[in-house]
Amino acid sequence: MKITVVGTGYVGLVSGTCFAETGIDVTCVDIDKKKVDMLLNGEVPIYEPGLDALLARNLEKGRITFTTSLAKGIKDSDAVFIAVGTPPDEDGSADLKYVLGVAREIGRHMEDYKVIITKSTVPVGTSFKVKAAVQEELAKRKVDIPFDVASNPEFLKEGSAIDDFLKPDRIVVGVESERAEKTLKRLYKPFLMNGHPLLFMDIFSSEMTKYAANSMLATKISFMNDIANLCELVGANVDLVRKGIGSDARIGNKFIYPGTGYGGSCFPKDVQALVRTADEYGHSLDVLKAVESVNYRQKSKLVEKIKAHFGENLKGKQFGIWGLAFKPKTDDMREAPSLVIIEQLLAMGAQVRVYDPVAMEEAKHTLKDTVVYAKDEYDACIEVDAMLLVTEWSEFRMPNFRILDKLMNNKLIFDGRNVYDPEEMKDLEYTYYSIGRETVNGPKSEKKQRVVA
Ligand SMILES: NC(=O)c1ccc[n+]([C@@H]2O[C@H](COP(=O)([O-])OP(=O)(O)OC[C@H]3O[C@@H](n4cnc5c(N)ncnc54)[C@H](O)[C@@H]3O)[C@@H](O)[C@H]2O)c1
Ligand SMILES: O=c1ccn([C@@H]2O[C@H](COP(=O)(O)OP(=O)(O)O[C@H]3O[C@H](CO)[C@@H](O)[C@H](O)[C@H]3O)[C@@H](O)[C@H]2O)c(=O)[nH]1
Repeated sequence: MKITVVGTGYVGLVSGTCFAETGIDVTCVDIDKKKVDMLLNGEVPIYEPGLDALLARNLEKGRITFTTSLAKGIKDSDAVFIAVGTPPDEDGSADLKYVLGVAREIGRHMEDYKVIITKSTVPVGTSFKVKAAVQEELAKRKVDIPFDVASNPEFLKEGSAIDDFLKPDRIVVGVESERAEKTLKRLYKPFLMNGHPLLFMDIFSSEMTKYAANSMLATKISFMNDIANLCELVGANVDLVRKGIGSDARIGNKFIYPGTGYGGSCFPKDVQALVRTADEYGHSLDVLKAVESVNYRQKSKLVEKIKAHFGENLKGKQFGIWGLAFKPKTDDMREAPSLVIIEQLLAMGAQVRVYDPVAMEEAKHTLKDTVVYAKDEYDACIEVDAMLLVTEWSEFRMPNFRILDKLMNNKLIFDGRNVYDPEEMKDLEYTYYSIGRETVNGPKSEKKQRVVA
C-alpha cells in the first residue's frame, strides 16, 4: 500500500514516519525545500523524542521519502493525507487556505482513484469544501477521476507524539463511502491488532469530535486553574484537592494540573475556532468563552504574585526563567505562557535571563535580544532577584539549592507548575510562591484566614 502525507510538521512527519513503521510505503510532501532536504538527510527539523531514530530506520529501509512535488508525491498512492497547518484567522476562525490550496493541487495532478483524508484540525464541513475544491480542478481539466474524501483528526500530543500515534486511545474516521472505509480500515489494521478502537462515523461528527476533545481538555485545565486560585484565597491546597477529585473515575486524574495557563498550537486556537463556529450558528458557547478568559488571566498569575511581592516597578530587578517551551519535551514556542510572562516583566522594567533545554533557538525568533540567553539553569540564576519555574522539564525537579543560594540575590522562587515540595522549601528557608498552595515564608500579610468551624 502506498500513501502520501502533505505537510511535514509535527503531525505530518510523525504520521508519515509511524505509517512507514507499519510497512506502508510513504511519500511526504512539503513546500518548504529546506525542510525536505534536511529530512532526506535524516535530519528532523523539530524536537520530538524518538523521532530521529524512527525516521532514520524507515529511511534506511526505503519505506519513506520526501519531496516538494505534490504531483510526484501522489503518483500511484491509494490515500493522500492533508496535514498542513490551520492557523487562526484574524477573527479566531480556522484559516483554511493551506488545506484548500492542497486540495486544489491534488485536483490538478491526480490521475487515478484516491481517498483524500483531512488530518489537519478543521471546522465541521471542511472535508466537503475539500471535495468541492478537488471537483472544481478536475472539471477544469475536463477529466472524471473518481475519489472520496474522509476525515481523520489527529490526537497526538507534542513530546509524546510517537507513542500517542502508535498506541492511540482511539482512531476516529469520518467517511461517506464503503470504498473509503475499506482503505482506511486496511491502513489502520496494524494499529487495530494492538486492540486500539477504530471508530467510523459520518464526516461532520468526526470533524466535530476533534474540537470537542480539545475543548473538553482545555475546560478541565481552566476549571482547575480557577479552583487553584480559590484554594489560595481560602487556604486550601490544590494538590490535595486534585488528588481528591482525580481519584473519582468519573473525573479522572489527567489534565487537572493547574499552572500558568494552557498554551501550544492547539488548545488556544481550537477553543477559539469552536467558539467562533458556534457564534456563526447563533449559538453562544458560554462555557468555552469562560475557559478562554480564565486561561488569559492565568498566564499573568506568576507576574501578579511578583507585583504583590516587589511592587509595580521592577527597574533594577532581574529574574531567571526556567523553561520557555509551552510544555516539556518540545521546542514548540507557539502560545507559550513564558512569552506573556517575559513581556510583562520587561514592560515593568525588569531584566530577564532565560534557559530552556531545547527551545532556546525557537524562542530567539520571538524574544530576539530582549533577554539574556543562559547556558544552563544555574547560569539563568546568576544575580537574579527571583527564579520563575515556567515549564516543568524533569531536569528542573531536583536542582542543587546550595548552588542556587550562592548565585541568587534572594532565596525566592515563583513556581508556575507546583514542582517543589513546600515543606522542603520551608526547610531550605526559601520564600516560595506556587499555584493554589499557601506561600512558604511569605510576607506576613499573605497569611490566609482559615475558616474554623
Ligand atoms: N501540533 C500538534 O500537536 C497537532 C496535533 C493534532 C492535530 N494538529 C493539527 O494538525 C495540523 C498541522 O499541525 P502541525 O503542528 O503539524 O503544523 P506545522 O505548522 O508544524 O506544519 C505544517 C507543515 O505544512 C507545510 N505546508 C504548508 N502548506 C503546504 C502545501 N501547500 N503543501 C505542502 N506542505 C505545506 C508547512 O511547510 C509545514 O511544514 C493543524 O491543523 C493542527 O491543528 C496538530
Ligand atoms: O493538566 C494539565 C495538562 C496540560 N496543561 C497545559 O496544556 C497545554 C497543552 O498540553 P498537551 O495537551 O499535553 O499538549 P499538546 O501537544 O498541545 O496536545 C493537545 O493538542 C493536540 C493538538 O490538537 C491534541 O492532538 C492533543 O490530544 C492535545 O492534548 C500545555 O500548555 C500544558 O502545560 C496544563 O496546564 N495542565
